[in-house]
Amino acid sequence: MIEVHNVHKNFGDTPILRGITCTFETGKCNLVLGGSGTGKSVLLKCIVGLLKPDIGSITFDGTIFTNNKIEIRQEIRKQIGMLFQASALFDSMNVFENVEFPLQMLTPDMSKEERRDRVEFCLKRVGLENAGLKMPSELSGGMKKRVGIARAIAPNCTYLFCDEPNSGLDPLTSIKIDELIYEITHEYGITTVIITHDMNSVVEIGDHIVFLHKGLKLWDGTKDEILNAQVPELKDFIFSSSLVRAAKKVEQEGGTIETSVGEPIQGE
Ligand SMILES: Nc1ncnc2c1ncn2[C@@H]1O[C@H](COP(=O)(O)OP(=O)(O)OP(=O)(O)O)[C@@H](O)[C@H]1O
Repeated sequence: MIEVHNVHKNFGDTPILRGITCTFETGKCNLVLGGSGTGKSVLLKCIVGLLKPDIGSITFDGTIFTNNKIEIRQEIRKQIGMLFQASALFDSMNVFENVEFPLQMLTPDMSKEERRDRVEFCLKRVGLENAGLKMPSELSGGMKKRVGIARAIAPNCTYLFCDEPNSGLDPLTSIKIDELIYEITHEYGITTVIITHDMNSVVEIGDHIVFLHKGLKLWDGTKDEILNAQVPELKDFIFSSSLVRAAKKVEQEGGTIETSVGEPIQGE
């Protein structure tokens, strides 16, 4: 479990995070939800140590991260996998090498054969077992995200942070990437934190949701609770989603929406 306690962050005189306290549960998809500029990315950067909170603390499974000794912070960092918004693959490396890279950095004692087995396992897990020799320029957006996920989990991460994993993807591919993150989180008991403003993700994979508004946490709960939340700012956010409005209209008219998500992975 990751515990965020009373985190404040200013840039100059501008308060961005104004006392955030929340928890991210083990083995769950924890979503940080909110509109643009509400401080979601700044919170994520504070948690992973890219920014230092002005006040407050972050604890990973009982070990304090903020202001702790460098060795302890490094030990925690080694357990963190990151999936970046634009996937951030190394263009000069093929898919296999991209996934192998963190293993070379973080587990130098691993033999070449062990590394190869681990990379092959991770590529298979994300449905890209035949793509190891492809270059990033040859991949679709969805495939790049899959490589990003394989790279993040390759060193057996305990914590997985995903910054808007659906950005730039069509709705069907977004659902498949969400499903993959959800399955991996539950399969390996990872504490996953996903930054999003996508209501689709909320209803698909939101085990635990933290809603931010103007640097404050206004609500947290599950995907089953969110539609009945009585927080005006959250209601405005939810019902600004055209998908939610359309679903509500169909429901009011007595209809149902049927969906079928296919599984073409390699060509997505
Ligand atoms: N390094 C920085 N220096 C100054 N201001 C910053 C910095 N990083 C972020 N900000 C400001 O902090 C505020 C929150 O930014 P943040 O990126 O966390 O928003 P967000 O909720 O992730 O939004 P989005 O969904 O649009 O990415 C914004 O006003 C942004 O301009």
